[in-house]
Order: sequence, then structure tokens, then C-alpha cells
Amino acid sequence: MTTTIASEPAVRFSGAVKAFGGVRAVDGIDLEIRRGEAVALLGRNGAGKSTAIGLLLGLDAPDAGEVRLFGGPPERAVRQGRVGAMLQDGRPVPRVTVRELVTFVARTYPAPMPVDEALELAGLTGLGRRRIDRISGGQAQRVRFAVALAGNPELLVLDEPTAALDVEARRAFWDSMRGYARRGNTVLFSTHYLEEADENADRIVVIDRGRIAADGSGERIKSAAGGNLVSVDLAGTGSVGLRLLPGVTSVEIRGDRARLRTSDSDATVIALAERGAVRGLEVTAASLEDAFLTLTRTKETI
Ligand SMILES: Nc1ncnc2c1ncn2[C@@H]1O[C@H](COP(=O)(O)OP(=O)(O)OP(=O)(O)O)[C@@H](O)[C@H]1O
Repeated sequence: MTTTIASEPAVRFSGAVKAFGGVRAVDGIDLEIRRGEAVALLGRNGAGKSTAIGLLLGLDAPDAGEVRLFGGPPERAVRQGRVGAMLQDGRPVPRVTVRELVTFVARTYPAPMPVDEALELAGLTGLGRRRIDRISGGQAQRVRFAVALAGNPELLVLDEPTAALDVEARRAFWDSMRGYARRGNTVLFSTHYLEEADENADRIVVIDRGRIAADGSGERIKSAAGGNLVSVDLAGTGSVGLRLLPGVTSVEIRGDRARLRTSDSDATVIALAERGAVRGLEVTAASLEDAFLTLTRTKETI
């Protein structure tokens, strides 16, 4: 029986904290994910993504704050088969076939997805009779996806689902994932791949040192990180005072070249021209990658 209200969000973190010894892996996260949204959790190694996912699935309890799924405790949603998960350390069981494994898992849920449907959605039609210890890495990832789908979940949680997949396998995987999302389901996935986040999520939540550093569409995150990049050769002019030029928000020196992030590239370029520093001048729009680096830049770097 489901006692949750349909208007409750799929996921809600309220001031969630989880520390390991002195490390606050999740350091006060507030986050709501509406039903039907596809959200990417983007962050560097050690940012806190897996810990947040562990809280979300009820594998760990928060030290402070609260995590709710569909308005109730995570354990309940998981027990009801409303949540499917693909975690980083899933290993295949040897000797069983793809279909046997998915069938076995489906039977543990109260209202599973028909096995053929899970296989089709995961792109495994035709591979049902293959032993899972005799398939490729990309196919094994698809099997894990089919296992996550077996309970017919409303929310799918994927921790770095495409790590170690080649470009083709990645593309196929995301096609499958989008097929599932199009049915009105909710998806949360973690990734280091900015392109993937931008291409496959409606919304990107950037996490850094256990906190949310930015939250919005790829476009919004790019503009939050701001502006353009101006690159110029320094030969003969030096790097002194670049940080003080109009519009400049950060400076990076690589060999003889300076890379200036600026909120006003026109003013920056004019000021560079005034100091005679125009050799090899280039102005480019900040990419999502740049935005991500800016948002998660540690204080030690410029
Ligand atoms: N069980 C644990 N015991 C001690 N420290 C932990 C534990 N799990 C995570 N941490 C620490 O918490 C921080 C966040 O780790 P977490 O695995 O959540 O990051 P992540 O963003 O998922 O990283 P990655 O992209 O490398 O998987 C790191 O500093 C990590 O070393």
C-alpha cells in the first residue's frame, strides 16, 4: 500500500549531512527532484556523489537532516520496488543467463516489469540466452541496467553508469535510459562527464566538497560561471596586473600564454590592447567544462 501523496517530489534532501571521521562527505544538502525529471549529479572524484546516493537509497542514514523518497523514508520506497539502482560495484553472477538473472531479480519485487520489456528497454533483446560471464563490458552494463529496471521502478538511480564504456556503448546506454525517462519516470545519475550531463539531463546539480555548488540547466550553469575566455600571448608584456583588468575574474598562466576569464570581454580586450598585449588574442565562450571547473575550483588554484 502506498500512503504517499502524489504531489510529493520523487526525492527530497533537507539539510542532509554525512561525515566519515573528519570528512563531511555530504555537508548540508537541500535538493528536490520532481517526478519525471532527469537530473545529473556532477562532481569531481570525492565530491560526495556516491555518499549522497547512498543516503538516497537508505544504504546509509544521515547524521543530520533528512532524505525522503516520494514523501516517505527511502527504505520504504526501495522495499516497494519504486526505486531501481545501478551502483558502481555491481559484479555479474557467473554462469546464469541474462534472462535468468533478470527473471530472478524481477520475482523479488511486488509489481515487476515483464522480463521481455526490461530486456528490450535495456537493449538486450536477442541476448537473453547468453551467459552473463560471457558478454562484453558494454553488454554487462546493460544487464545491470535491466536488473535496475526489473522492479518497474518510478525512480532510477545510476552511479556513474557509463564509467569504462566506449563512445558507442555510452551512446547506446543513454538511448536506453532516455527510453525509460520518456515513460514519465524520474532519473538521477552521477557522472564526471559534462557532455553526458548536458545531453542527458534536464537539470544539472554540481556538487563540490559535499555541497551543492550550482543547480540548473546546462545553459544556466554556463552563464552562472560566467562570460568568456580571453587568451593571449604574454611574450614581451608579462603577466603582472592581469587580474586587475576590467571584467577579469580569474587568470591562468600556461607557459607564455594567459587565459583570462572575464565577464566583459570587450573591456578586457581593450585593456589588453592598451598594454600592447594582443599577440595571439583569442576570445571564446566558456564551455560547460570551464563552467564546471570554475564552480568546483579549490581555493589553492588561481
Ligand atoms: N566509507 C567511507 N569511509 C571513509 N570516508 C569515505 C567513505 N565513503 C566516502 N568517503 C569520503 O567521503 C568523500 C566523498 O566520497 P564519495 O565517494 O561520496 O565521492 P564521489 O563524488 O562519489 O567520488 P567518485 O567520483 O570518486 O566516485 C571522499 O573524501 C571520500 O574519501
